[in-house]
Amino acid sequence: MLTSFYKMHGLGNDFVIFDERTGHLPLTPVRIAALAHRRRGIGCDQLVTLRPACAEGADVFVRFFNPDGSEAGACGNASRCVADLIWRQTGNRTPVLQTRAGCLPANIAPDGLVTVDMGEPQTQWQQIPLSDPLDTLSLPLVGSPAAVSMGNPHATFFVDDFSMLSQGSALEHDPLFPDRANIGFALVENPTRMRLKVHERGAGVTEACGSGACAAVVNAVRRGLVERICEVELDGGVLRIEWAANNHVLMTGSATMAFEGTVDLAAYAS
Ligand SMILES: N[C@H](CCC[C@H](N)C(=O)O)C(=O)O
Repeated sequence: MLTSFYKMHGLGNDFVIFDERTGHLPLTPVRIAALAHRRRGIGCDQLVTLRPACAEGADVFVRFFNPDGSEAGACGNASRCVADLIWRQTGNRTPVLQTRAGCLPANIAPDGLVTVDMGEPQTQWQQIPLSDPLDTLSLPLVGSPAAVSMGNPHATFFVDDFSMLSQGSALEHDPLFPDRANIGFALVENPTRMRLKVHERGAGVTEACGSGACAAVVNAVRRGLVERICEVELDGGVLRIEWAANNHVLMTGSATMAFEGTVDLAAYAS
């Protein structure tokens, strides 16, 4: 039996999206990893599932899974893609996405750009989480990164070049991060623009990372390096991030429908 899926991307950060709103699918961590495999599977940075929302006012419950089968509490680029998909299906330009990190209101503008309210950043060590009660503005690692959670853990290194990118995997698994972490390398160009590359937890280096961009701007503002509205240039394109006065972080960027397909899930390891 064939199962339909959507293939979408946000600035080249790509996703396979399964709609489980009419019935749950047998998506085990092993099968998720097999489906996400670039050669033996469909291939994606994250696999996303949609289920009926249970939160008041939400339109859909969204979960995000990395290619290693681990689950992420947040995924900014995929959230924009799901918001865009809901709009395509229903005409609703203001869908609300329920996620494990909370409900995220979205808005699809007439020009097609999607804004998602990614909620409030969490800056306490227990919320990241870290293994010890440390100052999250400057961690005791080479490069003194800042840490924040956007519903998923992020450490941001402020750099003059991207030579540290190769250390992403070791940093992801540093004992300081009991749940591992997404590792961002930010090069601040001026108070309203930065370049960013991210080694994603459970996925490796991606073309873009929405929650990573939110984390980088929050950490840069905390350090006094950028203003609260900042453009973030990733390999796959530019996101506009605003850490608003109400403490919510707004992320605006494109969402792209690449193709729809079908797959025989039984053909993949369970
Ligand atoms: N690509 C996603 C981030 C995935 C985060 C995931 N790697 C994790 O384990 O937290 C984004 O656009 O925010």
